[in-house]
Amino acid sequence: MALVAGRKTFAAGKTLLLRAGVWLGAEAAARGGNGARRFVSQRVLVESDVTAGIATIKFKNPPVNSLSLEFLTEFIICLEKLENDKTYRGLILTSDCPGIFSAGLDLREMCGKNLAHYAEYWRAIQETWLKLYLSNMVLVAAINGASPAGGCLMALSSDYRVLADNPRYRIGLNETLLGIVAPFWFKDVLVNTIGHRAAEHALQLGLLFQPTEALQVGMVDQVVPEDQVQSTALSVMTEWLAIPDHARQLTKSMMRKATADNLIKQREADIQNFVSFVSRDSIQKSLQVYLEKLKQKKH
Ligand SMILES: CCCCCCCCCC/C=C/CC(=O)SCCNC(=O)CCNC(=O)[C@H](O)C(C)(C)COP(=O)(O)OP(=O)(O)OC[C@H]1O[C@@H](n2cnc3c(N)ncnc32)[C@H](O)[C@@H]1OP(=O)(O)O
Repeated sequence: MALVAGRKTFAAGKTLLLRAGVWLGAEAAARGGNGARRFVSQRVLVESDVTAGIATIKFKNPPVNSLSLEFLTEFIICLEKLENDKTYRGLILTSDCPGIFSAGLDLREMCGKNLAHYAEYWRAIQETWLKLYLSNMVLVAAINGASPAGGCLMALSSDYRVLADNPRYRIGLNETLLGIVAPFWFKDVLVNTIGHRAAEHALQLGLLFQPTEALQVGMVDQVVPEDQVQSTALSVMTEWLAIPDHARQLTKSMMRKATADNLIKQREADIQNFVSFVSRDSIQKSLQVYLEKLKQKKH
């Protein structure tokens, strides 16, 4: 297995250093005789069925699949590889961590770091979202665990969402509960999904929905028994892949371009907003208190 260290070029001419060893030999990955391939990286597992043209990305950043900078770096690379490989027409997003889809942004990346770090982190968050939201592939989220905040955004950026029927698996944009504000593009994606009034209600109160509520409000498309999440995602994918790619892709782009462009045209300002917001003393204090509460929950 090869170890590769390199540089990942992001939009606006910026670069994110790909830390040595985070991407472990995808090309050297096992290739079965039945068309199944498996890419191996440390925090992102990619399984693929070449014959069907479907890849599955499993988040593997225990304990809670937080979106750390290292995770995002690997994730973006995996997405790019799949996007550029015309073998793949569909991508299922799911988790390898039992009971957690993703805990959202890694709060440790937003606490006690310097301004340059906050800027680098936010650029990676933006990049991840743009790549997901504008993907040419069909994206189905197989949500097999809790999915707050940034985890919810990843699901909302897919084309279809299947959620496991477990009351512990709550999903929503809960930023206000942390004393922070969901950025405008998180809000735009939520509005596009559940409508303005429901989004306003959910965002102000930082609502985390149980599966039946999430289905009712339109945040997810299907709720199924936990052991049927993957098979349901796969059959939804088959349905979507029956549509000619060019027609579906153009339609997706027509529906999503304005929302993505809204961020693209003000990326730098959005980064500056994030940096100045998150570095305020009051915000740092809120985030630290929240992290402390999470830690103490166990004791
Ligand atoms: C007007 C100006 C506007 C400018 C724009 C500003 C924009 C700023 C907004 C930025 C947007 C942020 C979006 C986000 O995603 S913020 C993150 C929100 N995430 C959460 O609230 C989730 C918190 N976590 C949980 O609720 C639970 O952990 C869980 C996911 C439900 C899992 O519960 P479980 O009981 O299984 O696990 P624990 O709670 O015991 O956690 C295990 C350990 O993991 C640590 N942890 C949990 N979540 C995070 C996280 N998001 N980041 C970092 N670390 C996390 C937790 O502390 C435990 O650690 P320990 O083992 O060391 O105790």
